[in-house]
Amino acid sequence: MNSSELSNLCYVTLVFKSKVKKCSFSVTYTMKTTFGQVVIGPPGCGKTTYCHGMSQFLTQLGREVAVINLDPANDSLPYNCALDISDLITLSDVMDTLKLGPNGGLLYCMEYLEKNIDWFEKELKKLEGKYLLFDFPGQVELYTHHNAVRNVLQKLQKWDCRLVAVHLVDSHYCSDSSKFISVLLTSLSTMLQIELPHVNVLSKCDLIEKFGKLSFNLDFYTEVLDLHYLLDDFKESQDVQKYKKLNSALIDIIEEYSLVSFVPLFVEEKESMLRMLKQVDKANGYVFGDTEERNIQTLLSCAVGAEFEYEKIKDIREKYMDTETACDSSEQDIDIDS
Ligand SMILES: Nc1nc2c(ncn2[C@@H]2O[C@H](COP(=O)(O)OP(=O)(O)OP(=O)(O)O)[C@@H](O)[C@H]2O)c(=O)[nH]1
Repeated sequence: MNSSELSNLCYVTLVFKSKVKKCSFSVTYTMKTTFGQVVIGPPGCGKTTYCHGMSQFLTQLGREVAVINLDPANDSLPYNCALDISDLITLSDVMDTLKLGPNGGLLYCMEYLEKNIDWFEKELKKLEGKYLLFDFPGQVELYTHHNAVRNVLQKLQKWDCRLVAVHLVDSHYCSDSSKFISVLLTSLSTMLQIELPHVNVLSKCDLIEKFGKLSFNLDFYTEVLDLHYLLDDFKESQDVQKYKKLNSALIDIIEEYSLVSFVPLFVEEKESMLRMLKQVDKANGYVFGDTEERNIQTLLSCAVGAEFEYEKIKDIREKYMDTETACDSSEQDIDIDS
């Protein structure tokens, strides 16, 4: 860094500090404030693996972590479980006793948890002061329109839990435009239903091109750019072509809300997990707390979103995608009206 860059940085830092003072920007949390992540997403998207990886990562960073399993169908857990819904109810018991299928059984279990919220509160009190990771079940309807999960999360917030929803979806859906539109819709409905700060994640990015090459650059999918380009990708499939107008209307809804974007993630890669953690810490407010020594750079990047967009996708793009023939989405020669 040369001297002029250094003086610029000092200036920015000073301005930031004075603004912080003027605006009383720092947030004071009470002793009991707990931070955490609510890990949700469709079946098999990698929630349990993420909780395991994130708990190890946070532990290495010196945070005291407790992983809470709220999936009553999870029978073999890779992480040390601090609190397990199976102590309250199990899916197999519900299915046997009430003669329900797995979907209905899971909905029943979540409603049962909601009804027994006192048990949950009592158990959570034992984990006071720890950073919480909640491993939820994978039934999509629990997050798009069923109310039990939302009500449980609202209770958690009343107990001063600062939460962020980490919504995982398999990244390989990007290679099929119609499926990507479904992913966008699911993510949007979940954001609207769950009403928590949200980080949407494209999981298993090491497998992103497993089922075919992406038609656009990765940033097209992570930043959710002009979605009408996706319609042109339908050309080859007549079935999907039939529903082009419907898809066009759905795309309009997603664009009008302008809420969905994604962070690409590969749990086994430290840089990827660190970038993920930065997003999560901003979203649940951990970065503004005084639980951990932080530097002014973290606060600055949080305030101005200083990380370059390319930084977020660089590693995944270079390591796991065929970049030889990839082209810039803005340079695609696509006639949207055709
Ligand atoms: N290649 C790769 N595989 C992954 C990754 N994350 C998870 N997996 C695999 O994906 C499969 C499903 O992962 P889980 O963590 O069980 O997914 P889940 O969302 O908890 O699944 P349900 O509890 O059934 O909803 C497992 O075989 C994992 O090993 C990843 O980043 N890369």
